Amino acid sequence: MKGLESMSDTTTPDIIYTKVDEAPQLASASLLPIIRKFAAAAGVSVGVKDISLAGRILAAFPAHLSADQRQSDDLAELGQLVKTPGANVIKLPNVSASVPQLVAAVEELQSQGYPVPDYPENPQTDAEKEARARYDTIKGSAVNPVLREGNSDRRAAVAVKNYAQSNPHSMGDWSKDSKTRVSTMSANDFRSNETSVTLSAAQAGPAKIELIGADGSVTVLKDGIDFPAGTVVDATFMSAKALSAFLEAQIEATKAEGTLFSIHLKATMMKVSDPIIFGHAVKAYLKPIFAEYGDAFAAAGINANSGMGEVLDRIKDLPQGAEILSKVEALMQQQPPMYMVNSDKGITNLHVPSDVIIDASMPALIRAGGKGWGPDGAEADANCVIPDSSYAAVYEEAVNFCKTNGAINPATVGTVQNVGLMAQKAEEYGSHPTTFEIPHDGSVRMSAANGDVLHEHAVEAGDIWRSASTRKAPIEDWVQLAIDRQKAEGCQAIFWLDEDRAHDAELIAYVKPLLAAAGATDKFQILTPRDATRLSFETIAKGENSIAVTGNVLRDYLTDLFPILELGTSAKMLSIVKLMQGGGLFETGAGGSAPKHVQQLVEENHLRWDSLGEFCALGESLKFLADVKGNEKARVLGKAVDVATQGILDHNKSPGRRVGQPDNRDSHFYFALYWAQALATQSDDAELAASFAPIAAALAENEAAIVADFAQAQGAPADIGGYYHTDDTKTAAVMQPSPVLNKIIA
Ligand SMILES: NC(=O)C1=CN([C@@H]2O[C@H](COP(=O)(O)OP(=O)(O)OC[C@H]3O[C@@H](n4cnc5c(N)ncnc54)[C@H](OP(=O)(O)O)[C@@H]3O)[C@@H](O)[C@H]2O)C=CC1
Ligand SMILES: O=C(O)CCC(=O)C(=O)O
Ligand SMILES: [Mg+2]
Repeated sequence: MKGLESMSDTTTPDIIYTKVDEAPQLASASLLPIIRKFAAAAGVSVGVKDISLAGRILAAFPAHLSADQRQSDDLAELGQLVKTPGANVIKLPNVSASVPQLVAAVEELQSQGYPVPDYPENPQTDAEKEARARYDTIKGSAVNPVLREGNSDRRAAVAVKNYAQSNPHSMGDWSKDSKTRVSTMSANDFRSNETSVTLSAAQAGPAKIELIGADGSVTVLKDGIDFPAGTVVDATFMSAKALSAFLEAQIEATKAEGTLFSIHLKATMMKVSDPIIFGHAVKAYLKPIFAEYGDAFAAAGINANSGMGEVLDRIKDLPQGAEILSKVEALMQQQPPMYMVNSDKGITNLHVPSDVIIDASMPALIRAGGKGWGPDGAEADANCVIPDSSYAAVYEEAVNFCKTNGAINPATVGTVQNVGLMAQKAEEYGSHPTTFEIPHDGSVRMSAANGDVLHEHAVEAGDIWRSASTRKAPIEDWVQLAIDRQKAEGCQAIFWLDEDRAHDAELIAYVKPLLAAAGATDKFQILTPRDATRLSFETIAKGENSIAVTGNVLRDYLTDLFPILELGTSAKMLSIVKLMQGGGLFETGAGGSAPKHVQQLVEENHLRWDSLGEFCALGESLKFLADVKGNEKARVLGKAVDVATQGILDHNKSPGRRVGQPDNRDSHFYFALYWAQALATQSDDAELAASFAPIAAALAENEAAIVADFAQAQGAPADIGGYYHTDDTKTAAVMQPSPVLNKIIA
C-alpha cells in the first residue's frame, strides 16, 4: 500500500490531502493509507496534491525533464481550487525554503538524475535569469499565502486543553534576575517609518512604485499593482545604516552582559526582507573580516544573506582561504558567544537563515526559562535581538511577565485562542513582491492609479523598502469571524492593534464601526500588542481564557507562543481556515515540519512526530464535507475521528521522544483502532457500523503483534532514499513495518 501517488483521475476528490516535506510527510506514509481505507467506506474520496519543495521544483522545470520525470503544478491547481466553494483541503506544514535549503534540494534532485538547473546565486545569462526567476517563486513561504484564501481560527480543542492541564509538560524555571532580554530598534525601522492609507474609490486601480534618484532619474520598481477601493496600503523602510549600528551595539552589549547573542527573524516567510537583515547580522558579527575581505567576497559571489555556514564554506575555496578562516576563528573568541542551533556540530544562530525562526524559537526559549544553548553545550541567558520593533514588545512583555511571576503553570493556565487576519496575502506576509533593497540614494514614491502620491520616503542605498496591503473584504470577514468566535466562547476578546502605528490606525477605523453595527462594541477591547500581551498573560494566569484578534504576523507568532507554553507544542492546535468563497482549508497544527525529527528517524528509526494536528484537521474536514455535500456518512466518520482523538489522549498513545518508546506509527495504529471501534459502536449509521465491526475486531485482536512489529523496527538506521525527494517505496517500507496491520488496512 503506497498511498501517496498523486491523483490521476480528473474529478476533484471530496478531500485533498497534501504531500509535503520532512516529518509530516513521513507520518503521511503511515497515516494516509488508514484515512483512505476508512473514508472509502463512506464513499469519501481522498486525493493527494504535491506541494513539497522537491515537487514544486520539478513542476517548475518541465523543459529540463523527460516526459516521465515531469510533474504537474499541483500548487497552482490548489490555488484555483481554494477559490471555489467545493474546496476541502487538509494542509500539512511544508518547508518554506531558505537559499541553502533550496540549493540542497536542487542538488539532491540532480543526484537522483533529474537535470533541473543549478540555483544561480548571481545570474548572468538569459537562461540563468530565467532559472532564477522560477526559483524565486519557489523560495521562502510560497505555499501558504497561495492557499490561505480565508482568515484563520486557531485554538486548542477542549479535549486537548483538558489533557494538557491534567498532564502538564515540563517548564524551565524563570529566575527574577535572569539576564535574558529582548532588544529592538528604537528608530528608523519598519515600525517607525511606516505610513498607511485606505484607498478611496478614485484611488483604486493599478498603483506604481518608483525610485527617484538624486539626479532626477526615475526607476520603476513595480507597476500595475491592482488595488480595489478600501484597500489599506502601507509603506515603510528599514534604514540599513541604523540596522547595522543597532546590531553592532547589541553585539557589544551582549558581550558586556555576559549572555548569548541571538537573533530571531522570519527569513522563510519574510523571504525578501529578512534574509537581508540576517545578512547584516552576519556582517556585523564578522565586521573586521568583511571590512578586510568584503570586496574579495563580493567578487567570488559570497553572500552573507545565506548565512555564516555558506560564507565559511565558500571562503575555503578562496586563494587566501586558510588565512581568512584563522582570522575568523580568532575573532569568534573575541565576540560574545552565540546562541547555538547545534553545539555538538558547531552550528550557530547565524549559520543558516532558516534554522532559527522567530515564531518557534522565542517560545521555546521562554518555555525553557529564558535559556538558550551556548557553544559549550550549556544553557545560558540570552540577548534576543529582534531588529524591527513592530512586534518585539510581545516577546519583551512575555519575558518580563515570566521574570516577575515565574513560569506559567500548564496545569492551571487558561488559553489564548487566535482569530487572525490572513486572507488574500494580508499585511506584511504578502509584501514580498513589493519589497526592495534600494540600489542608490533617492526617494521611493508610491502613486495611486489616479496619480495621487500615496507614500514617499527618502531612502539611502541598502535600505529595505516595502509596501504591504490588506483588502477590505478580508478585513470585514476577519471582524465578523472575531464576533462569531467571541459569541461562541463568551470570554475576553482583544484586538491587538496600536492606534499610534500607522497601519493599525487604518484597521481600527474599520473595526470600530463594524463592531458598533453588530452591537458588539462592549465585547471587545482594542489594546497595543504590549498591553494585550500583559493582559492576556494575566488573564490566563488566573485560569481564564482570551481571544487574540490579530493581524497576520501576530497570528503566526501567537499561535506558537501560547500553545507552546500551554500545551508544550503548537502541533496539537486546531487550525481552521474558512475560505472566503465557501470552501474549507484545514491546517494540521500551527507548527512546522520539524527537521530534527527526520534526522532521528534516519539515525535510529524512531519518529517522534505527533499527528494530533492531522487528527483534528481530519475530523473537521469530514464534518465540513457532511455540511457542504450533505454526506451524512462523512459526518459519522468525522464524529468518530473526534472519539478516536480523545482515545489517543485518554490512553496516552501519543509518540514518545526516545527510541524504544512507542512512536508516530504506534499512535496511528491506535488512532485506527479507536476510530474503527467508534464506528463499529455508533448507532447513527448501521451500515457503517457493520462494515467497521470486523476491522475493529481484527485491529484489537492483533494489537500485541502489531505493536511488537513496530518495536522490532526501531533502533537501526532507516533508508528513505532521500531527504527532500524521498523514495515512496522505501518510505512506505519504513513507515509501514507491520505486515499484520498492512493486511488489515489493504
Ligand atoms: N504551516 C506551515 O507550512 C509551516 C511551515 N514551517 C516550516 O517548517 C520548517 C521548520 O520550522 P521550525 O520553525 O523549525 O518549526 P517546527 O514547528 O517545525 O519545529 C520546532 C519544534 O517543534 C516541535 N514540533 C513541531 N511540530 C511537531 C509535531 N507535530 N510533533 C512533535 N513535535 C513537534 C519539535 O520539537 P522537538 O524537536 O523538541 O521535538 C520541533 O523541533 C521550516 O522549513 C518552516 O519554514 C514552519 C511553520 C509553519
Ligand atoms: O509559511 C510559512 O513559512 C510559515 C507559516 C507559519 O509559521 C504559520 O502560519 O504559523
Ligand atoms: Mg507559525
